[in-house]
Amino acid sequence: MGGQEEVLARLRGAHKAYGKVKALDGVDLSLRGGELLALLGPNGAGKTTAIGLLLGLIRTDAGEAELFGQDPQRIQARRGIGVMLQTATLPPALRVGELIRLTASYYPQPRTLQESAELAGVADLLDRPYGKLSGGQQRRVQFALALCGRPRLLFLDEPTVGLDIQARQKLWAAIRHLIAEGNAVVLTTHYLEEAEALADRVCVMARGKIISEGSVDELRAKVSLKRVRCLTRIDLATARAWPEVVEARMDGERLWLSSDRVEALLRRMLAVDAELTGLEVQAAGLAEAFTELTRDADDTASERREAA
Ligand SMILES: Nc1ncnc2c1ncn2[C@@H]1O[C@H](COP(=O)(O)OP(=O)(O)OP(=O)(O)O)[C@@H](O)[C@H]1O
Repeated sequence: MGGQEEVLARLRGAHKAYGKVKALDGVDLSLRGGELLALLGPNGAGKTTAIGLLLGLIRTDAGEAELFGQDPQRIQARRGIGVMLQTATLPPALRVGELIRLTASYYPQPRTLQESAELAGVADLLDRPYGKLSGGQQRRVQFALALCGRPRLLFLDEPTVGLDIQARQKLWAAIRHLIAEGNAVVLTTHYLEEAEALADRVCVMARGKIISEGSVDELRAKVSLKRVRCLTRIDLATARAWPEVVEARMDGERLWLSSDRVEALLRRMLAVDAELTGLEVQAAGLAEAFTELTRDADDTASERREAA
């Protein structure tokens, strides 16, 4: 990302409270053409609230939300977006083709029915009533509805929940195609491998704030954890008790450890079992980075509460 692309959507110092709950507590976020931003965070972190503000579904208490430089509640701004939310209520009796045609008719320059159907992998479902489809098929139809208007910006809230592996891969490929066309995508997901596979930029949210932002590699680099795997006679309980070990489990026959002091751990392992084989040491994945970052945010929040 050169950072030269136009900002399509932005939150500036956005605050939103529900009673005493600070759903968003001063969030700055901007999204440019051609990028995929993954919004990650534990349940209740504020992801849906942030998306709701950008979609104009709710209003900020303080700060600003902008869509294409306009108020997100303006209809012109909304014509540039496509949305796939976690729950969708669509008329069950309408056929898939009718649903796509109807949705496309709200947009100034929609894709053809065939193009939308092929991108979303629903070309063989066009004559079927929506209500008779399986959960995964309905999810793909919702994706077709999100992209059929040729939106410059797509909001996909947990898009691959309930999809089988093949359908998920197909949807990932379609998302990559949309990005390559110069569109932007905001994706929320609890599948970290999805963010790892697709995202240019990841924002990790916790307790209404963005606690970390950067590329997948930058986030991984922020945490000191490394993964170690090997075949060894060291047993799980012994490894788990070592101070260098953050997490220990068995991965089939192999011992799997994560550690924040990997050199010390390796010295200890070799001292106990000089015969160990198949040793692998890797940087932490996004999953471990995410766990560590959100745990740090929780620790800081409870330290602040204790100090108050
Ligand atoms: N309409 C509402 N009324 C009251 N509280 C709300 C409302 N919407 C959100 N909240 C609260 O605001 C906080 C942030 O919620 P939000 O739905 O944005 O989180 P999230 O990160 O999307 O979570 P999840 O991963 O579970 O979807 C939560 O504590 C939630 O209970």
